[in-house]
Amino acid sequence: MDDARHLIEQKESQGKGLGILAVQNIPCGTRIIAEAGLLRINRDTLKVPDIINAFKRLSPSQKKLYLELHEYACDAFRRATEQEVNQDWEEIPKLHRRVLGVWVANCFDDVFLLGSRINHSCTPNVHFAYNSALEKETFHAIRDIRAGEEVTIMYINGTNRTRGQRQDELKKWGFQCNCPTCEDTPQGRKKEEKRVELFKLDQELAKYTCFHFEHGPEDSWKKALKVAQRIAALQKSEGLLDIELSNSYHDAARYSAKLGDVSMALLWTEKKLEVVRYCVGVDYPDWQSE
Ligand SMILES: C[S@@+](CC[C@H](N)C(=O)[O-])C[C@H]1O[C@@H](n2cnc3c(N)ncnc32)[C@H](O)[C@@H]1O
Repeated sequence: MDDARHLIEQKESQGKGLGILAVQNIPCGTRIIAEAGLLRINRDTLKVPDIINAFKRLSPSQKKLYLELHEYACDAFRRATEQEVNQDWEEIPKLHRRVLGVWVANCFDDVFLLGSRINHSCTPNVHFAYNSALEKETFHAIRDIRAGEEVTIMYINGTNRTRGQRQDELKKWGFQCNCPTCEDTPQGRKKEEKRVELFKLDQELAKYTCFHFEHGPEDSWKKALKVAQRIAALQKSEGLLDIELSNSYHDAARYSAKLGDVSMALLWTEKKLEVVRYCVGVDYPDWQSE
């Protein structure tokens, strides 16, 4: 077994259906799951019949397990499907609707019998990525996880987003997130203030990546470096230890290099590589180029 799934169990998670919980302490960087996807469809050219046909290719036992997964087809997905197949959702055969509903609720690059049982948090403790050398999706602990704690991933892209933006995207999965950052409590609101700041800083940094800035005065690079450092510090203090933290370190390294500060550029790069290492593992094929 090339993962550490003995450290987790599948269990009811209050208000979320099934979830994955740690049965023992899990150190940061542990590859908890390495799992091949069930359907193996090319997502770039994906069409509705591809999903149905991929399901048909499964063995009888795989089909049974697939159909036991959580099902949720949001309105937007139903409407898009109707348009594509030129048929009302209710007219689509019941089994096909179920196959599609399971696919859209569980697809993170692909559908996984174990990985797809992981629930969402806006401050996740696990990062998932496709490792093309292993031909498997890997799920790594991005901080130490205590025994009994729920294992979580982030369903949406981007930690540096406001509650409204996050909840909007999560509608696809049909639930309202109540994680510590989303909960309407004094602590939750405080955490949310930091997300709003991160969102604004992200927008500010985007200004610095345009052509004029790239060839602009040194003063702008100093400002950009300050913003990148602030983003990284906020992400770290808020427990946002995902691959996006490595991007912030990457930015800081880039601006330090532009300013001719080689030792700081190296330091930020080392920090970046540490994050990449615990998020995807050293056998990640693109690791060297990260
Ligand atoms: C990929 S499945 C996760 C596993 C699922 N809980 C199950 O029972 O199989 C996604 C579904 O889990 C539930 N879910 C995931 N994260 C949640 C959260 N933070 N709060 C409430 N429900 C959540 C939602 O119903 C969502 O559509």
